[in-house]
Amino acid sequence: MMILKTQGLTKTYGQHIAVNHINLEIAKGSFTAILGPNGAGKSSTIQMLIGLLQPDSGSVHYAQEIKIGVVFQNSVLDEMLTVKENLQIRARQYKEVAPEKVEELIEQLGLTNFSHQQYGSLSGGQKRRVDIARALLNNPDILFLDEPTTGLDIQTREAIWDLLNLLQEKQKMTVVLTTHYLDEADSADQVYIVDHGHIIAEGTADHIKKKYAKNILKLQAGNVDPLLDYLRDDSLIEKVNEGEIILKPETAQSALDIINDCRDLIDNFEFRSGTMDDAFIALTGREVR
Ligand SMILES: Nc1ncnc2c1ncn2[C@@H]1O[C@H](COP(=O)(O)OP(=O)(O)OP(=O)(O)O)[C@@H](O)[C@H]1O
Repeated sequence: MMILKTQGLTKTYGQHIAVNHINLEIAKGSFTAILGPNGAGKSSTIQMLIGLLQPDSGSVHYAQEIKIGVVFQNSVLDEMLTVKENLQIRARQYKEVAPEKVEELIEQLGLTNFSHQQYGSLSGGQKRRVDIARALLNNPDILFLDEPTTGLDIQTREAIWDLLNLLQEKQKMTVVLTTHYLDEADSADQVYIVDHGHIIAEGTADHIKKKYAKNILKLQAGNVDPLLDYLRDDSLIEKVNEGEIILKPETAQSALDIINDCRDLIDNFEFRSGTMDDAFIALTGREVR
C-alpha cells in the first residue's frame, strides 16, 4: 500500500530548477533512499514532502492521516542542555506523548551512557541518535531523515543504518532518507537516484546495478593471442590490453563459466561486480561530486 505519492513535484529558486518533475511512490513500511550528489535537490524534495516548502507545481499526496517525524540536516536541539533535558522539553510540545516515552527512547536508541551529558559535547554519531530519538517522540508512521549520515565515519554510518533498519522492521515504520553516499543504497528497499533535480534511476539497488553497472572480468596471460582466438566471437570483450583482456559478463556465474572455459589459456584473473558508483558514472558520465 502506498503511504505517500508525489506527482510532478517541481521547485525553482529564481532561474534555477532545483527539483524537476519528481514522481515518488513510497510504500508503507518500506525503506526508501533518495540518493544524489550535493545540490541534486534532495533537501528541497524532503522539505516539500514534509510541507515545509511549497512546490511551484506538482503535488504531494498522503494516503491517510499520518504522523510524521523529521530529522533535519542541522539539529534543532539545544547544545547546552543534556540529552534527557532536550528530549523532555521536546516531549512537552506534543499533547499525546506518554511520560515514560523519553526513558523508552533513551533505552531503545542506546543513549543511556550519555543521557546526562550536554548535547553539545556528544560525538557526531551520538548526536544523530539523539536527533532520531527526538523525531520519534510522537510515534511517527513515517520518518524522514535529511542526510543523517553525512560527515560520520563508516562504522557510525552503518550503526545509524542498523538502527533505522531495526525501527523499520520492529515498528513497521516507513523510513525515507536522503544521502550522497552511493554505497548506502544497498540497504534500502527502494532507491531513487536524483541528479540536477531529475530522477535518473529508480528501483532496488540490485536492479539499478544490474541495469547500469557492468561487471568487470580481467583475464591475464603472457600471450593473449590464443585467448583472443578462443574468445573471438565473444561479444563481451570490452578491451584488449598488453597481457590482458577485459570482458563485461552479465553475471558472476557467466564470469565463472568463462574463467573455467579459458583456464588453460590464462595465468591470472580479476573479477569485480558492478557497484553503485559504476552505475552512477554510467548514468551521468561522471563520478559523484
Ligand atoms: N533557498 C534557496 N535559494 C536559492 N537556491 C537554493 C535554495 N535552496 C536550495 N537551492 C539550490 O537548489 C539546488 C538543490 O538544493 P538542495 O539543498 O535541495 O540539494 P541537496 O541535494 O539536498 O544538496 P546537499 O546534499 O548539498 O544538501 C542547489 O543548487 C541549491 O544551491
